[in-house]
Amino acid sequence: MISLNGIRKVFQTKDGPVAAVNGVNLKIKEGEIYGIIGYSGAGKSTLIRMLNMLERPTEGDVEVAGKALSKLSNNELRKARQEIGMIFQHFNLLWSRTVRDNIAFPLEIAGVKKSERDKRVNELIELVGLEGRGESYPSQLSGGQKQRVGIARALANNPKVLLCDEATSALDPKTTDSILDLLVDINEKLGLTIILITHEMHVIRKICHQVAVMEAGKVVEQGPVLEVFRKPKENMTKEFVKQITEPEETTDAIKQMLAEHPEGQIVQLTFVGEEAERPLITQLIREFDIEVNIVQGKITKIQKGSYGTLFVALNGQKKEVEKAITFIRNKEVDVEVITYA
Ligand SMILES: Nc1ncnc2c1ncn2[C@@H]1O[C@H](COP(=O)(O)OP(=O)(O)OP(=O)(O)O)[C@@H](O)[C@H]1O
Repeated sequence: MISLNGIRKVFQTKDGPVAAVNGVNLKIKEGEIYGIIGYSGAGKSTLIRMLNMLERPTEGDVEVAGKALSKLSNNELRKARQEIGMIFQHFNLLWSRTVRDNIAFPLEIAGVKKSERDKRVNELIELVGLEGRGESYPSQLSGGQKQRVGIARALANNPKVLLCDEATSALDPKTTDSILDLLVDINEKLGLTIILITHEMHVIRKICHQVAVMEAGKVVEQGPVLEVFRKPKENMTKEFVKQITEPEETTDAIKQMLAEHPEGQIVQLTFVGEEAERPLITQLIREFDIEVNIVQGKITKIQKGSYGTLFVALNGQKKEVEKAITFIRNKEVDVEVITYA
């Protein structure tokens, strides 16, 4: 559905050229929710803006729904853009227009007749859950409602692709979740392909099927969310995964335990599906002469499935602890021995 080949974007600034995106290749399948995560300045906004040519690449090809966007004339591009909706962090609504008129705006531009427009706006208002708010102005709406208007407007011309530029970053956690639920709902109902950029792992965890991690203009890691969460390879990815699996209190608790039991080991166990149900800890205590203390445990639900992480302290004689770790490894549970300098 979407492919990016060798994309670069270089901005000329007074301090010299800046390569905001520096050689990105991505393939996104139809119907996928694809998340791109990275810190500020990684190049996410520039990348997503190249998917509808709001920004033209300096090098490389962008193909969306079978069309090579970088090769289209301005006229052809206007048409192709109707297949690509976009929503923004600060909603970008027209403040002097009502909800209905904001949603109708792209239909007016596309030359849709008034009677058809009204019908379509009613459908969209229902789809995004804004019944009864059609005559309100944006200033009378909550942040979540404003983003619902943004989503309805983006979907007005039945696009195949929805681009979300930090769409929930200005919202509180509860509203964020309700907007993310709405995105999943329209992905499933309409088969829409969704590409979102974010700096929050929670957004990736909750709704994405695939994730790409960006750092300094490049994609440093990508894959299905479960795989990337279970076995992050790059340091940047590990940092993002920690946002979810390892809250700050855990790090503090681990440091304290290591100080109290210098002879022991702290290990992080990661289980998926059935593995999570095996009585591993009971077996450890029965079969080895060690003490097992649970530091923190958590089950993380992701869009397709869930996985568990458990931090345990193993205390006992070095040899016995090592034997226990080998035993866990043989159980096909991912084990990482934690050491903090
Ligand atoms: N129009 C521009 N002119 C010059 N430099 C730019 C321009 N747009 C972006 N950049 C630079 O390109 C790099 C990537 O910026 P970009 O906004 O794409 O990153 P980001 O990951 O989306 O971060 P943020 O979330 O802070 O926007 C930054 O160093 C930024 O300063």
